[in-house]
Amino acid sequence: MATQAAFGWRLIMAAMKIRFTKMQGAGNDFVVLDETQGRFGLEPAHYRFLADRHFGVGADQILSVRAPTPEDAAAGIAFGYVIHNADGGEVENCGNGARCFARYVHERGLTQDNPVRVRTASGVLSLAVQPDGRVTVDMGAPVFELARVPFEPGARTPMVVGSWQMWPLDLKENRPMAGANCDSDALIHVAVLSMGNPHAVLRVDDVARAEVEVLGPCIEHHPAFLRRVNAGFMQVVDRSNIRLRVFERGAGETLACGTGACAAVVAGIRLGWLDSRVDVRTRGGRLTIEWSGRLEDSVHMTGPAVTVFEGEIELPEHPAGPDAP
Ligand SMILES: N[C@H](CCC[C@H](N)C(=O)O)C(=O)O
Repeated sequence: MATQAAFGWRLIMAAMKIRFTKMQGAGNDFVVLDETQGRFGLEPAHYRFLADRHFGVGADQILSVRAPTPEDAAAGIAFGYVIHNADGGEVENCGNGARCFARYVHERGLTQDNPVRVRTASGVLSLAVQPDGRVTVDMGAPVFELARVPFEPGARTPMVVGSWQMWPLDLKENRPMAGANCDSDALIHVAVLSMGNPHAVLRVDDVARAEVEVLGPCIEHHPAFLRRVNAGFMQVVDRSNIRLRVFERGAGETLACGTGACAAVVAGIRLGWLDSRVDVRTRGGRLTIEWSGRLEDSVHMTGPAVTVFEGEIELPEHPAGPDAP
């Protein structure tokens, strides 16, 4: 009852009904909207409402499938999509969402293309649905240029590890909106890279004991990451197996993060800990990541994507957002 009382959603305008599909990829869950015939004109507050697990449908991200531009259609790019985090912010890339997109457009007969190509905020992805229903995604090449993550090194000095580096983060430098206990004296070191979206990867001895819920927000909101960051906690089991937990930017800890799995494996390969094909065990399922180690080569990810249910929901025209407690 406390939750109900503390966070109400005041619906202040006439509602509009929309249909949606609930999907999940390794437990990372999505509300998928078909905007191929026209856009719903949703605002960030609508995405927050749809993602809300008490007052909406509940999801880590919202995936809106859209028609291609004429230029893209002429180039064989069959769709576009945009993805918003549970906090309403638009994101550049989403690996588990990409796999769910591929199954979605096939299951609804929106295309027979296989692989299917799609325009996203971080570029064009190619997705192949395998006979067993898993999906293989060409995620493009990782990005290491710090300014493109974006990460501001400032006066920090990296620690050299293998043929690469890890950056020190003083969590006490955190912005107050982290809202978590970030005054730990422990200096952590993270690998910094982008998979179209920003990632910070740290190595831990045991993911089950990692303080993801405390350190996660402190890393996400650290001022060195100019657009916040996804924080990956990686346990190296052996050179072809890791366990991973990710505190996602704009969503909190999810059961799996596809771009996070790619970022962790790429970091592990560059730091000398992993071989070129790695099984990533997440709390929601297993993802397989392959990367040659050549900086310009694409990362490939294979994993599950499942439709959970279809539904319809009334959306307020302008959700007022959660009531003050
Ligand atoms: N939270 C991420 C977006 C979703 C990524 C994740 N769900 C995936 O599967 O890659 C970000 O803000 O960059």
